[in-house]
Formats: sequence, C-alpha cells, structure tokens
Amino acid sequence: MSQPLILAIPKGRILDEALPLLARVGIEPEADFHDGKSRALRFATNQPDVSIIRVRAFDVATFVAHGAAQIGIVGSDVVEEFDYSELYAPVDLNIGHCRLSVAEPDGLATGNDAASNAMLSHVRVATKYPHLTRKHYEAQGIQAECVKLNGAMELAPSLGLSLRIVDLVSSGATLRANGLVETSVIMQISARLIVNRAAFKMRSAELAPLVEAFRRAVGVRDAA
Ligand SMILES: Nc1ncnc2c1ncn2[C@@H]1O[C@H](COP(=O)(O)OP(=O)(O)OP(=O)(O)O)[C@@H](O)[C@H]1O
Ligand SMILES: O=P(O)(O)OC[C@H]1O[C@H](OP(=O)(O)OP(=O)(O)O)[C@H](O)[C@@H]1O
Repeated sequence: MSQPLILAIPKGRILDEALPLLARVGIEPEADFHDGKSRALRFATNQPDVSIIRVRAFDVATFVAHGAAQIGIVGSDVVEEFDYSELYAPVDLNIGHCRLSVAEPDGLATGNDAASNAMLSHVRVATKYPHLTRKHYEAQGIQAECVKLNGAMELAPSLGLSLRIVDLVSSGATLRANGLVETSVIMQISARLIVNRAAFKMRSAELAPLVEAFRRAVGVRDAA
C-alpha cells in the first residue's frame, strides 16, 4: 500500500469552518485532534489512506508546494501572496470569507485611496502581505516599502511604524477598535482547496476523487 495522502489544514480561524466541510467529504480526524492539550501535529483519520497535519496558515501553502503534503486548505490570500507555480487551487471552498484592504488612521484618510495616491511616488506600509501590497501599489505607479509583520498590523500607525497598513478585514471591528478606516479593498478572499501539481499527476487515482468529493461537499450544507 502507498503512503497515506497528507492533507494540510491551518490551525487558525479557518479550522472551525473546515471541519464540518471535511466531515461532508467523509474525513473525520482521530479523537486526539480535538484534544486541546495534545501536542501532536499529525493525525490519522477514519480513512486509512488520509492523514492530517495541522500547521500555520502560511505554512499550509509551503508544505503543499514542496510536496511534503499533497493537498491542503488555505485562504486565497495565502495562495496569491506566495504565487507558487507548484500549486493548483481547483475548488473555492466558500468558507473563510474576508477581504485584504488598505487602512489608515481615521481623520487622516481621505476616504479615496486612488485620489490621495495620485500625489504619491512612495508609501511605507506595515503588512503580512508584502508581495500583494507591492503589486497593488505598483499598478498605481507607486513604490511600496513594506514593513513585514506577522500580526497586530493595526498597531503600526499609532506607534509610528507606518501610516498605512494592508491587512485582512471581515467585520471591521479590529480596524474600528484601533482608530483606522478602510480606504481600498485589494481583493476578496475565501478558502481554497490546494493540490500539489506533481502529486496530482502521480497520484491522480486517489487525488482526483478527493477533489471531486470536496467540490460536491461545497454545494451541500449541513442541516440546520
Ligand atoms: N477576520 C477574518 N475573517 C475571516 N477569515 C479570516 C479572517 N482573518 C483571517 N482569515 C482567513 O483565515 C486565514 C488564517 O488566518 P488567521 O488569522 O487564523 O491566521 P494567523 O493566526 O494570522 O496565522 P498564524 O497561524 O500564522 O498565526 C487567513 O489566511 C484568511 O484566509
Ligand atoms: O475585521 P475583523 O472581523 O475585526 O477581522 C480582522 C482581524 O482578523 C484577523 O486577525 P486575527 O483575529 O485572526 O488575529 P491575528 O492578528 O493573529 O492574525 C486580521 O488580521 C484582523 O486583525
């Protein structure tokens, strides 16, 4: 028998929405997965040919791109930020909805990013997404100097690290709580199923039906 397929899933906020989806696909992690005290990172499932690894959101893309995991679940923000040629993202999972936006301190923001940017040739931006940020500003002829942070971007303007931030927004509560307003939406985001392209060719007998099962599961909702 070949090695089990490794499915990489993020430990952050997508996880709660991903588990019911996995159940609809017919994959249930072993009990240890739900034990908050467990330090295990790799888990068996009810399917002997599928194991799960639980890693940081950005690392899901890295494990799958390098073929260490064959398939994974990750936000389209991460897919686009890395832009790995080895990744194939065949299914929009319709979970983890949010957007990637530019925000500035309330009062300083003009409310129109394009108009205020017309005067600029250079901006400094705190973000976890330097690639997408540079691309966004390059399209306006502006050079973005990115200060890379891994969280709490919203602190940067008040502490003088940068005037602008580029971060994920959902309800807008985090921006409001930190005196910031959204001035431009860079992209709408949802979680994607990602597959390693080489693995998809080499193990298509296992991966193609699994991808189809995810596609079907996205169309099926849990009973209320
Ligand atoms: N506010 C949000 N609403 C909905 N989805 C979100 C939100 N914030 C993040 N996401 C989605 O969930 C993914 C993981 O985000 P999360 O905030 O859990 O990661 P993190 O805690 O920053 O990651 P790490 O594990 O590296 O610390 C993001 O890549 C995005 O696709
Ligand atoms: O618009 P809202 O609904 O307030 O959501 C936005 C927040 O959610 C994400 O952070 P998260 O809470 O996942 O924590 P993090 O800073 O560890 O990424 C994101 O980085 C924002 O800070």
